Amino acid sequence: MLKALVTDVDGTITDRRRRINTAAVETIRSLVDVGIEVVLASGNTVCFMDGLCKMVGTDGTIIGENGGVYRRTFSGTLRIPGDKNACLAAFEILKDYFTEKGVELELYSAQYRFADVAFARNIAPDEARTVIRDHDLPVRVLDTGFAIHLQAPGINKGTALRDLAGEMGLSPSEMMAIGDSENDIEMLEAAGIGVAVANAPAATRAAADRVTKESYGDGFVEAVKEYFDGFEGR
Ligand SMILES: O=C(O)COP(=O)(O)O
Ligand SMILES: [Mg+2]
Repeated sequence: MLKALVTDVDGTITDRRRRINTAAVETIRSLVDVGIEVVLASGNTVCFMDGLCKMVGTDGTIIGENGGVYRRTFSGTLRIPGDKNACLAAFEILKDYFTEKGVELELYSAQYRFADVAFARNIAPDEARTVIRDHDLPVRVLDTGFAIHLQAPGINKGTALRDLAGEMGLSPSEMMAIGDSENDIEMLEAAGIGVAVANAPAATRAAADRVTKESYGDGFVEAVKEYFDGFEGR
C-alpha cells in the first residue's frame, strides 16, 4: 500500500511558467489530511522549498538541489550528500568556455545552495556536457527544462528518496514518485510506482511505470486520484 507521495515541483505541480496549479495544492492538502506523507522533491533551494512547504501545508520533508540535500520535517537535520565544490569548479570552467564564445552564464540563487549549481538555459546542455567530458570533470549536467544544473555523480533525487525513506521508516516500494524531467528519472525508478506527467521528455516517460494523459498539474492530480485508493480529493 502506498504511504507516501514524492513529487517534483517545477513542471509537475506548476505550469511551464512555474505558476502553481491550485488543484494540485488542494490534492496535496487532501493527502496530508488523510495521513499520507508528501515529500516535495526539486532542483530548487532549501529556502525556496521551505516557503513552498509552509504555504502548501506539508511537514517540511524535502529533497532539494536534485538530491544534493534532503531533510525529514522542518526540524530535522539537513543532510548534504552533494559536493558543491566540485560543481562550482566545473562551473568556472564552463563559464570561461562560454565567455570566450561571447555567452555569459547566469547563476541562479548560488548564495542559497549547499550542494549543486544552477544556471540559466541560454546554452545547449549537450555543449556543456562535451566541455565537462573533455575536461574529465566529476559532475553531471542536468537539464530540468527550467534551469541547467551541475551535480556530483551518484547523487540524485533517487538516492535521496532511498535515504529519506529509511529516515521515515518506509520502504521506497511504499512510495509513489511523480515528475516531469530528466532530473526525476532516478526517483521514478527508485519508487514503488513512478509516474511521468504527459509533458515529460521521452527518457523520463520511459523510466516511468505510468504516463498521465494530462500535462503539468492536471497530470499530477490525475495520477494521485488513480493510485491512492479511495482518494476522492476535496
Ligand atoms: O530547479 C529546477 O531547475 C527545476 O526544479 P524541479 O526539480 O522542481 O522541476
Ligand atoms: Mg520538474
